[in-house]
Amino acid sequence: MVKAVVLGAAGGIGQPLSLLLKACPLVDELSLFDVVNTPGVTADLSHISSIAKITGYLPADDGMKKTLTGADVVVIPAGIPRKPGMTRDDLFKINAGIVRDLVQGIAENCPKAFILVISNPVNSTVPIAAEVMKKAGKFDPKRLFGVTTLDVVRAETFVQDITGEKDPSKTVIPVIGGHSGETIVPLFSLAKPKVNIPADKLAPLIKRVQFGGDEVVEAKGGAGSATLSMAYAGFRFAEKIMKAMKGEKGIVEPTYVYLPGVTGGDAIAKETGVDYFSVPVELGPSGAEKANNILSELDDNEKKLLEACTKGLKDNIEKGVDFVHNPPPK
Ligand SMILES: NC(=O)c1ccc[n+]([C@@H]2O[C@H](COP(=O)([O-])OP(=O)(O)OC[C@H]3O[C@@H](n4cnc5c(N)ncnc54)[C@H](O)[C@@H]3O)[C@@H](O)[C@H]2O)c1
Ligand SMILES: O=C(O)C[C@H](O)C(=O)O
Repeated sequence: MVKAVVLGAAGGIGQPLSLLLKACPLVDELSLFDVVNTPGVTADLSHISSIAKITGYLPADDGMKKTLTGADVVVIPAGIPRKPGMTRDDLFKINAGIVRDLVQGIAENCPKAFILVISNPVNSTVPIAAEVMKKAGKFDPKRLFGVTTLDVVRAETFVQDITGEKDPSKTVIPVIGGHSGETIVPLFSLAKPKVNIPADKLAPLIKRVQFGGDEVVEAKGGAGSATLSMAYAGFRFAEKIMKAMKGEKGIVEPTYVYLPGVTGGDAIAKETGVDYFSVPVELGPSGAEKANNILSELDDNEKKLLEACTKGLKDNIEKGVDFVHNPPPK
């Protein structure tokens, strides 16, 4: 039996993500939570003739507790999205508190659930989630994931313009680091199968992956950021987590984790100088079972990208950790 939960389920990501989870045969029960419109979204999805039994709650009448009790997988796309001209860090002021309070709910009601954080800035919201769980004495680093799958999906898609591969998902491209601008490091040199990218096309390709989010924010002209591609990516990652939970072997996916708490992560933390980092992680029934250290395989250009990445990440991580221990006055 798998109970999946979406926190922020009535939003631009929340709705299509909930649809994909409702239609997924791996989900036995789906519970939705949002501060607005959850009853409507739940009623709508409840007419779909799939296996998952669905419930949905607003905060009133212990709604969060009812949503989270018994949850195995909790996906969090709650929070405000960017508008043109904003950075993801500009979202911190509002989203940090939202993520902190939702994760507190997880600590109280389903501390063993796998937590998948989508809310931006991911580089900081994942450390916030970890500190909240630590404070509650419930932190299991193997069960906390920053969802960076959209960067992987973008790398697969954009490289297709160059390779002409008909099915973009057939090319596996690791993307490491964090989830914003220069902290996103796509590793095209490690693509499997190998891809040949002409020298003049590589830099623009890397930049497009790093700033793919801006492309959507600009195109939406103030109406938000990526929602549909994110729902696809979030579902893809959640599905892998559920398959791994059920014992499927050989599932490896880049995700932003607390390195010192994952086997193999210590060496990566030492090498990069950061405790939170996205690397290909082997997933299993207990969650993040092994962080794969591929840093020695990077080419010279990717090593330079990595330097810029870790510089930016350090501040983002500290900001998240500090927020939980020294919250700003209300
Ligand atoms: N990780 C990624 O790759 C990635 C990709 C795209 C977007 N995002 C981020 O995801 C977040 C959501 O984006 P969106 O486009 O769905 O935004 P949205 O505004 O459309 O939806 C957010 C939803 O969260 C709800 N919400 C707000 N506070 C809440 C709370 N305390 N409890 C429960 N629900 C709450 C809102 O009511 C709303 O329905 C943003 O922070 C965005 O930057 C991350
Ligand atoms: O760009 C954003 O703000 C949303 C998201 O992080 C993305 O990469 O699309």
